Amino acid sequence: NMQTEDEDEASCEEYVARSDFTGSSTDQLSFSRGDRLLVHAKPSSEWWWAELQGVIGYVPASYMSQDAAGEEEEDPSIEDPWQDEEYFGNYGTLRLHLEMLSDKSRTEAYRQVILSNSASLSSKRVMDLGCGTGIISLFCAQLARPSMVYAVEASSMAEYTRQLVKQNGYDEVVTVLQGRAEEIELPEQVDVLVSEWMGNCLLFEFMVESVLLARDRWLRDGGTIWPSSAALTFVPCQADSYYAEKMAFWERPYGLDFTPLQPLAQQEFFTKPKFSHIIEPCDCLAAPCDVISLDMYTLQVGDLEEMKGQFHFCVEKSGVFHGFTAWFTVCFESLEAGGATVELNTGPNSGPTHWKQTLFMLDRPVSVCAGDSISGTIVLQRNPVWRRHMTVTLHWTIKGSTDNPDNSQAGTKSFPMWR
Ligand SMILES: NC(=[NH2+])NCCC[C@H]1O[C@@H](n2cnc3c(N)ncnc32)[C@H](O)[C@@H]1O
Repeated sequence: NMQTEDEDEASCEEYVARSDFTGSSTDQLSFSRGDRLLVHAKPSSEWWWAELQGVIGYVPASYMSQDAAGEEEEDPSIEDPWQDEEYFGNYGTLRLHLEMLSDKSRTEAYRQVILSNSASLSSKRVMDLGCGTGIISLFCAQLARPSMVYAVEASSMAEYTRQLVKQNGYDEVVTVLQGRAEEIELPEQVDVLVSEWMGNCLLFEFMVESVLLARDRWLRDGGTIWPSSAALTFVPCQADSYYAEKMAFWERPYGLDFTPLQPLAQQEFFTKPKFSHIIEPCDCLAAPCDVISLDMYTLQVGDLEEMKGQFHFCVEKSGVFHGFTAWFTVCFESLEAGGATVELNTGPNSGPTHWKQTLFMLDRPVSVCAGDSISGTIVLQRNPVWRRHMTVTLHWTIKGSTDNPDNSQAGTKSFPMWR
């Protein structure tokens, strides 16, 4: 039921954009921080239907704030842009620590790092940033003879970590400090800075920023940082079951045609990346490619605002290109020159981890043939307002192999993680 112009105006609400936004498809509006938008409808909690200077389109609801009198608690300048209350609140409970400790690939990789460097760790000073239950610090005390391990933990778990250190008889070696690594004071610099900071898609949560700040402040010149390097890996993939479950489902449920719901399904299920996706090696359509590589000795906090990478894939087998899957690998260089590097690879050809992989679904799948190429760029744009979040923008071009050159098409899509 179309409302008349003035009624429509009446039911609209004016919002102010909290930061810049670049629409990633024709039906999304682009706007700048401070723009006043007229919101006509709120079809979902994530995307609203709004107007700016006569143009109408979808806008991300998380970027909309009411003017001064509006919902203050939503306003990041009031609410903490790091959402630390929620973040450290979560880490104050056992759920996440149990998940991480139960992840054998992850935890045994760190144990292997300590074990293979145990001789070199003698008399060294170590900082364990974001120690959680203290597992890495306890490995240091159990498997090596460091002079001191400073186990830093901001959440309320720290008081239990202190008990675990005492319970295992390591309170002479491990000192637990409760507080944010950016704010605590160590009595001295350290020789080794170790942390398990990797989030989904490597960077989500942006705990890496805390590691870089601690590196610059507490790691002595010539000290070692673990992990020493990190790489984000991408691969074009099939995702038949996910596509069937979320999109094909609407073709003929119970003998009925529900396809008018497919645009909604695309918006609701394929707009954000799918965390905790498990990709089978056979779903990979090409050889994976490292799109972003980080050197933890030279990486700067400013570099985290926008990271770019390129990819060029040669399709190895014909199939349906549903999207891209991402995972990461981190490396731990040896304390002794020429010593063996330990690697933690969270990809489909390595042991399963609690990170699993991350799936980025295209709006529409594309059939591809062996010999086709998929080239393009990836941009990780850190959210200017919500500092633990980012947006992943992909641009790709598919070129048919020589025997079907006409199959050439380009696409682009931005995936918020999460705001
Ligand atoms: N790999 C991850 N994605 N998360 C696993 C490590 C996260 C642990 O580090 C703690 N933590 C995170 N950031 C900080 C910080 N800046 N200072 C102290 N502890 C922290 C957090 O409370 C949790 O116990």
